[in-house]
Order: sequence, then C-alpha cells, then structure tokens
Amino acid sequence: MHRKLKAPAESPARGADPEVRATVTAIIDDVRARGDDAVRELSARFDGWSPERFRLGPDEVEAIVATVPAQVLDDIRTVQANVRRFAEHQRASLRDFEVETEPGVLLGQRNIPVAAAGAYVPGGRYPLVASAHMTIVTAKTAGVPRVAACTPPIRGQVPAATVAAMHLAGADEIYLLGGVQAVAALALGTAGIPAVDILTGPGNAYVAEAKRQLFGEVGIDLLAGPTEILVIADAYADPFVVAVDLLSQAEHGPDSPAVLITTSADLGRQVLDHVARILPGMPTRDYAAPAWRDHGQVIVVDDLDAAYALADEFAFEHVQVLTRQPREALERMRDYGALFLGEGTCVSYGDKVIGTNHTLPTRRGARYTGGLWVGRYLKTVTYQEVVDPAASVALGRLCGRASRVELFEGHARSGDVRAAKYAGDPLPWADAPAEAAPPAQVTAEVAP
Ligand SMILES: NC(=O)c1ccc[n+]([C@@H]2O[C@H](COP(=O)([O-])OP(=O)(O)OC[C@H]3O[C@@H](n4cnc5c(N)ncnc54)[C@H](O)[C@@H]3O)[C@@H](O)[C@H]2O)c1
Ligand SMILES: [Zn+2]
Repeated sequence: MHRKLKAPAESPARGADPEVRATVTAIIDDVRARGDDAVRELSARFDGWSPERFRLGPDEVEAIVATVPAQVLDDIRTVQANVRRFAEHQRASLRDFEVETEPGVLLGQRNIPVAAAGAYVPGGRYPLVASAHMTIVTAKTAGVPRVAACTPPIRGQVPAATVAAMHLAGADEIYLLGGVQAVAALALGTAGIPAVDILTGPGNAYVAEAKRQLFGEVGIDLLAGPTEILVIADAYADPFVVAVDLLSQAEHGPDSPAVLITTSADLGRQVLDHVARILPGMPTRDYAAPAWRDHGQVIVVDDLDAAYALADEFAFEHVQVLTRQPREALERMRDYGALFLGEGTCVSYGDKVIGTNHTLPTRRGARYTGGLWVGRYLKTVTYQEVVDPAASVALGRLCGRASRVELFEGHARSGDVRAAKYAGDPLPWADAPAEAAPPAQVTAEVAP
C-alpha cells in the first residue's frame, strides 16, 4: 500500500516519443546520404555552428586549454585520477584465462579493447565536463587505441573546460559537434570524421534515441538519457538534505524525474515544504521547476520492504538511500543504475567527482544493464585448441552424432575426418558418396 503526497503531472516516459524518433531517423538518413554536407547544415540549424572543420587541431586545443583557470585544470586532473583508479580496479577484475577442461582440450578467454571508440560529451544546456572523464578516461584505461570525442558548442561558444577535460583525458580526436549529427557521423563515418566501433556517453532524448537507432551498425554502451533520481528515506533522514538532493537532479532538464519514497508522511510533507521554498530561488529553476512540477513525486509507503520493492519497479538511474541502515539496500535491491548509501554521499558526488562512472541507464534500462564501465570497451572473446589427438577423436565422434541429430551432415563430417585420421574410424561417405543414407530425423509423436 502506498499513497502519493505529490503525483506527477505526466506519467513517466517509457521509450522514445514518436516525434523524437522521427526527427532522429530523418537526421541519420541525411548524414548517411550526404555525409559532411549534412553534418554542417544540421549543426548550423540546431547549434548555430558551422565551422570549416569540426575537428580541433593541436594548436587550437592548446590555445583553448590555456584559457582555463589553473584551479579548474587541477580539479579536472584530480577527478580524472579518481575515475581512472576505479576503472583500473574494474579492469583488474576481468581476467584472461585458459583452462584444460579435459585432458588435451584447451579453452580460453581474452578481453580485447575495441579499435575505436566515440565519446559523446553532452553540452546542450550545461558544459558537462565530467562526462569527458567518464567516457574518455574509461576507454583509455581499457586500452582503446583511438578515442574520438565530440561535444557541442554552447550557444555558439567553445566550452573551454570541457575541451580541456577531453584533452587531459587522452582523447585522440576532439570535435566541436553535438547532437544526433555528431552521433551519426561517428557511427557511420564521413570524409571528415572516420567511423568508430562503439559509441558511448550520455545525452538528451535525441542523443539516446540516435544511439538506439544506430545500434547494430555500431556498438553502444547503453541508453543513458535524461537523468533520474529516486530517494528512499525513513524518519531518520534530514528533510532539508532530501529536498536539496532531489532538486540537484531535477535541474538537469525539464524531463528529469525526481521521486521520493518514504516511510514517513511527516518527512514527505517537510520535503515538499523545503522544495517549495528552495526551488523559486534556484538559478536553474527554468529546468528544475518544470521537472519537479511534471515529473516530481512523493510517495509514502508502510515500511522499507515496500520502499525497496517500489524502488525496484522504478528501476531508476540513481537511487539514494537516506535511512538508518543504508547498506541494507545492497541486499534488498536489484534494479538501479547506481546506489548512493547514506547522507555522507550524494548523486552529485557520483556525477562530478567521486570516481564511479556517471553514465548510467535511464528509463528502466537498469533492469538489464549497469552503467558504463571499462568492460564495455572490451570484447570478451574465446578461443580453443585440442592438443591431444585422443581428445579430438572423442570430440569428433560426439560431434558426428550430435550434428546428425540436427541433420547437419557437413558438420558431422568435420568430426568424422578427425576420428578417421587419428583413430582409423571408417569414412563410409568418403568411400561411397552415392550410397550414403540421408540421416533420420529424431522426432516424437505428441498426443493431442
Ligand atoms: N544517464 C546519464 O548517465 C546521464 C549523465 C549525464 C547527463 N545526462 C543527460 O544528458 C542530457 C544532456 O542534454 P543536453 O540537451 O544538455 O545536451 P546534449 O549534448 O545531449 O544535446 C544537445 C544537442 O541536442 C540537439 N538537439 C536539441 N534539440 C533538438 C531537436 N529539437 N531536434 C534535434 N536535435 C536537437 C542539438 O544538436 C544539441 O547539440 C540531459 O538530459 C542529462 O540529464 C544523462
Ligand atoms: Zn546529475
């Protein structure tokens, strides 16, 4: 049982809205057909930006980095070190291995970095400096040799701190280009922007939909669309902190939902009061106010069991747990992009500084994936070798029988020839090809 102290004005978005889907298809088709000419026109139309070249040369990068204050550069280095350290631990958790599963049978696994990754760094509303760390540092930690990074100009201006972060993260190519046209160019390749093998990074609904439509022709990390926050709080939580944290994510954009699930109706009411008081004075209220009005919710539940169960149904990108025993959520919850345990941390730490990746699944993608991590830039591939002829004979006979059950005579013969070569098994089909009987299908009558 639960009741809503504040219901959303709009039901939560699931999947792309048809207008976004159609716009994105048209842009991708245009880039596919006309390459760089289309990219230039689209960038002019959506971002008022159509330079001779979208790629920044080394001198331009150097000049832009030189305009960034030293403290900002220092902080970028500190945060990138945090992201790199965590990514290195993740990399170390992935092993290449080879096992002898039976005498003479060697099976192995290797993790191979993709050759080229595209890193999308959002910048429509805010210069998302931190996204550069998340995609580029992580790709480089995985060992990706070529990382091509894109970010849009912001209202015709070069986002200098973002470019500095891209450069310090180790991007091999930096393009001032955003939106669907950037994603399509990276995925499909143009004369000026060579294609990549995987596209990664967060973005608005258009960018996320573009990745969805291009998936297959190019790899993607996950659909990391408009940010979501869900707070689980009991009577122990500080309602002021809860209100501040909910609004911290509502400011991402008017389509960013913020949801509180609480066991305390009293806390819920206090949070609503604080929000009403703080929101009008927020410099980012143009985004945060409609986000809260249309997508904000405060839900009261009977107990924490109900809170965890309901939170799993939301399967939100960020889940912050402000309860007496926050670590309990580790055992109790299944569906979230990232968990933030206790008052000592918050989603903003994850977004900006702490070192876990902020590129996370939205719109219930957390049911089937976690966020971006070093493993996304690696392909886990397998190999095999049989070094004992006796083992190949046993496998060859097994393969012959197993393949004939499936009526795959050609597959069966690859097993037969090895059993013949190493153990002298007869090859009736080779000696008398015309007389070989067709295999009998294994079927059963099923009573109606
Ligand atoms: N899920 C995550 O991990 C995560 C992390 C950080 C940020 N985000 C999200 O990233 C998003 C960033 O969005 P943003 O808009 O600021 O930057 P963005 O870079 O994603 O998108 C800006 C681009 O969108 C294109 N665009 C805008 N309106 C368009 C239209 N009507 N038709 C076609 N193209 C259009 C423009 O080309 C522009 O360059 C936010 O929604 C934020 O919540 C998500
Ligand atoms: Zn955020």
